[in-house]
Amino acid sequence: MILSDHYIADEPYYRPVGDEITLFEAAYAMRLPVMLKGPTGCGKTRFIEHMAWKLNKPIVTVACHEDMTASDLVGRFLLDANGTIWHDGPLCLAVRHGAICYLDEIVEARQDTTVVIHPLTDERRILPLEKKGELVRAHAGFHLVISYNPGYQSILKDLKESTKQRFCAIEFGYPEAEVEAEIVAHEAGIGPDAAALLVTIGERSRNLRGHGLAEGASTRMLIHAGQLLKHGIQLEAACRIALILPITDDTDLRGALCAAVAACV
Ligand SMILES: Nc1ncnc2c1ncn2[C@@H]1O[C@H](COP(=O)(O)OP(=O)(O)OP(=O)(O)O)[C@@H](O)[C@H]1O
Repeated sequence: MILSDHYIADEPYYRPVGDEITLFEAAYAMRLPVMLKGPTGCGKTRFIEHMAWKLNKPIVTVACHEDMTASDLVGRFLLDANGTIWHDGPLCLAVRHGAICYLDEIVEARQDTTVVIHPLTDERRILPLEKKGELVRAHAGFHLVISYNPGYQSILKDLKESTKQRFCAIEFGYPEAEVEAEIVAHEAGIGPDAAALLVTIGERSRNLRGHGLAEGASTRMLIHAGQLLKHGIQLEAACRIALILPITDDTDLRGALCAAVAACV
C-alpha cells in the first residue's frame, strides 16, 4: 500500500493540556485546515503524531525552509533511463492518498511557495500540477496541518493574510507546572521531584523572556536536562549545558540563569 510506512504504529505519548484533542477531531471531521500555533518545543509535533495515530491515518511531514520551492512540495519531472518521469512531491502524495500533510514551520517557506496550498484549503480541495497539466482532486481523507511559531515572525517573514485566513488555529503553550513536570518525568524517565525542580528552573528562565532572552527554556530543553540527570550528571551541570548555554551567549544572562538554578538546589 502506498504510504504504508507513513502510519504510526505505536501510540506516541501525548499528555493533553486542554481541549486540543476534541478541537482537532472536530476540525478533522470537517476537513478544516489546522494551524498549530505555539513556541518551539512545546509539543506541537508530538500532538500531530499522536492525532495521526489516534485517527489511524498516514502522516507526511515536511520541514519547510526558505530554499523550498513549490516543486519540492508538489512534484517534478526527473530524468531516468526511460526518459522523464513525474515524481509526486510529499504534498501531492498526501493529497492523492488521503494522508495528513504536516507542513512544519511553514513560515520559513517563501510566500510564492506557500500559495500552492490555497486551492487545497477551500471547498475546491484541488492541487493543480501545472508542469504536468493535471488537476488532482484531494482524497476524502486528506487533511492539511501547518505549524506556526508566532514569536519568530517579522514583517518580512510571515504568512500572507490570505494564507492565514484559510486555517483554524489551535494554540499551544508551555503547560502549567504540574502537567509539565508529568511530561518531563515521563519523557526523561526521572522522578516527580526532580522533574518539578526542572520545571521551576524552566519557569524562571521564561521570566527572563523579553529581558534579553528571546525565549525561555522549552519543555524539550527541560527533558534534555532530565535525561542528563538520569544519566548521572549533577543538576547544575545538566542545567548549564541543556538549559542555559544553548539559549544565550550573554555573560550577565548566563550568570542570572546559573543563579536561578543554584537557588533551586
Ligand atoms: N503535551 C505533551 N505530551 C507529551 N510530550 C510532550 C508534550 N509537550 C511537549 N512534549 C515533549 O516535548 C518534546 C518537544 O515537543 P515537540 O517536538 O512536539 O515540539 P514542537 O512544538 O513541535 O517544537 P518545534 O516548533 O521546535 O518543532 C517532545 O518530543 C515531547 O517529548
